Amino acid sequence: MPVHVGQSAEAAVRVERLTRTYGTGPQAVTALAGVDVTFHAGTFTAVMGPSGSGKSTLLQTAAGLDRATSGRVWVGGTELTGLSETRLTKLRRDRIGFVFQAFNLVAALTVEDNIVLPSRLSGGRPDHAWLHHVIERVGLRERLHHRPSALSGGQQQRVAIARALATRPDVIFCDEPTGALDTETAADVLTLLRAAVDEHRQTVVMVTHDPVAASYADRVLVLADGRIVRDLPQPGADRIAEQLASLGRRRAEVAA
Ligand SMILES: Nc1ncnc2c1ncn2[C@@H]1O[C@H](COP(=O)(O)OP(=O)(O)OP(=O)(O)O)[C@@H](O)[C@H]1O
Repeated sequence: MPVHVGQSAEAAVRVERLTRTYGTGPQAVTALAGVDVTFHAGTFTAVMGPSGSGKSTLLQTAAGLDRATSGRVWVGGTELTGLSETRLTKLRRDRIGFVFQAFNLVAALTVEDNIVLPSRLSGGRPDHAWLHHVIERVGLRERLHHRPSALSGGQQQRVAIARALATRPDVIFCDEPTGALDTETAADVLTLLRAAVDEHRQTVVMVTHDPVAASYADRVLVLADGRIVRDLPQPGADRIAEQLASLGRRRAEVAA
């Protein structure tokens, strides 16, 4: 199959006919209603959509934090379906990084220990040259011996990004990474994620409600009712906002 210039054929993550239902019987909620998508290596994708449309569920199932009800998930060449918990945990530690809105740092550990924690848990030797690069890149050299509580929100999120980058994961999943940050600090964090893609060919998949944050991505997926309803290559913030508004109008018409 021909590969277009600038388009990688390598799938970092792929999901096929993915469904996730919470609960059973009349109370059952369908969070994902059959999603097919490939996230190519070295690309940055934003996942958007109304509240409850399934964004976090897609992220969690694609990252192996949650099991799909049906369908298949691959991270690189490894299929997650059917993997034991032990192998799934190892795959997450070795190949995947996570960044969450609430930072999720360990309060009792210093910045440095937070950053190296996943490498220690993987049992591998930390790559000191790489860690040095990551710490410089996120601008935390002066803060390594502080505890997270002594840092601003933006600095804490930079620690979380350094921690996600430390093991050199193939894929970084981010759930509202800028949700708790002011505009300027959010821009710093998004620039770091963009650099992970451009400089190190990592793959970023980021859930966000913010069209400006999404405009840092190469591609914007819009979910509604557990399905992908838009797949937009490199839209600007205005086009993203327009698409979300038109989707909102259509849903209001259907509901009326
Ligand atoms: N653990 C759970 N138990 C039951 N229902 C759940 C659970 N997690 C999510 N849901 C439901 O699944 C649907 C999708 O939730 P999800 O969190 O993926 O949406 P989202 O698009 O990320 O929403 P938001 O933008 O508000 O974070 C929602 O209806 C939600 O209430």
